[in-house]
Amino acid sequence: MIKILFVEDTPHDAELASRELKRSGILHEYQRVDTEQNLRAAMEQFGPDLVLSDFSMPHFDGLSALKVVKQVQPDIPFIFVSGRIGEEMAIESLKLGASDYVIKTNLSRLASAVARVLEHVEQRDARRRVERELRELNHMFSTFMENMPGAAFIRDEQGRFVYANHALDTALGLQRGEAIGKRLDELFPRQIADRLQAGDQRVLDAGKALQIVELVACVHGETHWLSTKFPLVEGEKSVRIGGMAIDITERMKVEEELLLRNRAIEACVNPIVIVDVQMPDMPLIYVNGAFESITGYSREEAIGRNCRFLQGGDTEQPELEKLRAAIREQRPASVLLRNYHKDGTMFLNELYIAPVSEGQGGAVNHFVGVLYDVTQIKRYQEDLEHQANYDTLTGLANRNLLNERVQQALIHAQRYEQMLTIVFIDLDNFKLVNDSLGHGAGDELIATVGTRLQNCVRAGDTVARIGGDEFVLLLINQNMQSGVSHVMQRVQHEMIKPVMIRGQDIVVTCSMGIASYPTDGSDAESLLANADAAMYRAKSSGRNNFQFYEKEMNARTGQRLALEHDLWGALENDEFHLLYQPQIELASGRIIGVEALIRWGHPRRGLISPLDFIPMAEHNGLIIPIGNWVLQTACRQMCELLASGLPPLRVAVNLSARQLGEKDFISVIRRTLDATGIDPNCLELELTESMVMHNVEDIIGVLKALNAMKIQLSLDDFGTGFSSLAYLKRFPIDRLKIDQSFIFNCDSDPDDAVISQTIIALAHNLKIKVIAEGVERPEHLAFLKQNGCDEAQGYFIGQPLAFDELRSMLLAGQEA
Ligand SMILES: Nc1nc2c(ncn2[C@@H]2O[C@H](COP(=O)(O)O[C@H]3[C@@H](O)[C@H](n4cnc5c(=O)[nH]c(N)nc54)O[C@@H]3COP(=O)(O)O)[C@@H](O)[C@H]2O)c(=O)[nH]1
Repeated sequence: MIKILFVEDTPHDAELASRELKRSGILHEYQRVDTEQNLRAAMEQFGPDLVLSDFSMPHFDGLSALKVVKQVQPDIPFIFVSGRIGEEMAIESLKLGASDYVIKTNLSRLASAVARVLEHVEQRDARRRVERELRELNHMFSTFMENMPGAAFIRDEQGRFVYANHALDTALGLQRGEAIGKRLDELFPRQIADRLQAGDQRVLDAGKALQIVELVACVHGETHWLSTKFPLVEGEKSVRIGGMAIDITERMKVEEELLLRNRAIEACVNPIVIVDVQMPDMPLIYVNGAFESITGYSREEAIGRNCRFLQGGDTEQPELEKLRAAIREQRPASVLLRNYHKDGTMFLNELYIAPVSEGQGGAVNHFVGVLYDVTQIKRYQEDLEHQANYDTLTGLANRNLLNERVQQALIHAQRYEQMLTIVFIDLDNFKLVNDSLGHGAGDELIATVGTRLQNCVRAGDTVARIGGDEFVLLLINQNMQSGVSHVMQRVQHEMIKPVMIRGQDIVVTCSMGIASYPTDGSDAESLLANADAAMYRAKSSGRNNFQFYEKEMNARTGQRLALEHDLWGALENDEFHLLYQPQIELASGRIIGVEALIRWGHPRRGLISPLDFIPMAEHNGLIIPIGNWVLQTACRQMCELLASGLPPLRVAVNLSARQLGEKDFISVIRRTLDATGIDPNCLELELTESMVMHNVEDIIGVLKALNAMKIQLSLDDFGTGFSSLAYLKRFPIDRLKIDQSFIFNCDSDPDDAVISQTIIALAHNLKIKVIAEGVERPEHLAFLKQNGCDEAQGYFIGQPLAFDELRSMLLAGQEA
């Protein structure tokens, strides 16, 4: 229903017009006014859709009404319904905005005029509505484009900007709107412009939207942009490209960093795992490559499972509770776990875990774990600990552990008033085995002794090896001396059993010294020192026995140490001299040589036997300068004999194993020969069996060199060591010296007689001469002569003489 306002002074005419319209189906309501004032009021309050106005009225007129209506509401259609008004007036009214003119006498035209006018109004309103909507849409589009964070643009085929939003201008450092109309090559360096243009072309060719990552030169330098470009269709051909682009430089940097971190984690040599602690049963969500290679489990096998599968069935591990607590309390921790490879083998895993939270102070949702396979390191540590406390050869406690055990045992013994005993054990003649059969054989013997000692003590006692052939027993709570003696006898009994080494039965004995707490010392150091002193006493009183510590033994130890101290100055102080013991040819009784024997004339202690200082000198290395002195003195004095007019005399000089082992030994001998001028044939070097049977090939080389120099060689103490006859054959030996222990009873003990006879026969078979030492009685001499021995020496033949005595004796013999 429309609203019609009649500007009409005659109500009847208004009613007639209304009826006519109703008749034509135009539903309406109407009001009528006939003054300007009422017209304005009705325009305001009634709000008509159409005004039908008479032209001339008593108090108003149609043209004025038209002006008022157009002024108040210009869009309202206005139709004159009047008598004839003349052509001029009609044109004027149409100019002023009237829509139509209907003559009252022809009211039948009114309905069509109203319908046409209303239709025009409707079309106009529709157009205006569309325009308004377009305006609104345009406004929304530009608000959207101007406020979006990325750059938006439209370019034509030549790369000219048709549209560029605020963000694009800002990014390129342009004034607002400056890009419009400019080509890419006017805004970017050529290379970049070409690349952007090529991207545009790809979109045009594809005829669809594409996402392209492009490098763009912005005011902040070159940046990476992710552009979404699409063809804008105009008619059938795409001639424009729309695009939106966002700066992804930061994102790419972050992505690159993430990629780098990811690669670093993957490249890490340690297994790294990530666990989701918010999911049920906390499954693994990531494992790196090292995890796969070290555990043997692939990612597929590991991911989704709780880490506990690495423990296999070994789930009762003390450190596991520590691990659980750390996860519960969301804190870092490190634990040592026994884990298992896929093949079931165990590895020790030093696991470090740390919580990963969502941002700072956020909830912990993951744990990262780094695994270290420390199996080798732990084994190495255990080995080191073992080496620090145990002897590698025997597996027995070493000095370190022994000290610790003695300290502990002392604390216990003090608290419970118990006794404890230290037994110091030194093998007798071990050096002989070592030197004659080699270190390998010596090691075998030591290992056997270790096992035997272990079998002699009770559980709780300690057997330690503290040096080459030195052992210590720590006996706990042996309350009676008789009990200790019993253990000592057991040791002796075990020791004496032969040991089969390298095909030879070797019998080893030992000397033992015993010191007990509290009687012989109250601390570890004094107990060990006193047991050592007691062992020395056992050794010097015949070996293969044991001695309980007595107070005066310390004095002897002190003396021994003082003697060693003095030995260092003896050579410099010219305290040594040589004695010469004559050696005779048994067939003729002629003196054919002498043996040089060293003596130490100690300024306070008097004459000291080589038995008391040679072992000491061998131990501390002084034997080298002392041995050289003996060589030079003996050779020089033999030349002095020659100078006295005596015939050349052979001198036998004793060598020690250390001298023979010296690298420059041969040159020392050569220098001595050169310096003294002695005939090499007059120099005999005495070696012992034990010296030559060790390192045989090297020794043969040295002996051959000496032999080539025409020096004579004799094998001393023959029969006491472990000679191999096969080697003996290869040694360039001139003489075998039967040890005096066999000569001593050769006339009364059939065994010694047979040994001596055998040695003589053996030597002769090998075309070697034999000399017997220790000839003390005429029976000895008779026996040797009878059995074809070549030469002899001994107190019965001649005591060792000072050089002057020897010279006098020889000169006297020459005169006789
Ligand atoms: N490396 C060196 N060793 C040396 C040197 N001088 C001696 N020695 C060795 O010391 C050991 C003891 O020697 P010594 O006390 O001199 O005894 C020798 C003789 O005095 C002794 N002997 C001689 N005749 C008899 C005898 O009839 N009965 C008896 N009971 N003893 C006697 O024997 C020793 C000689 O032994 P040997 O050398 O085996 O021929 C001794 O081992 C010496 O070798 C030295 O300068 N360097």
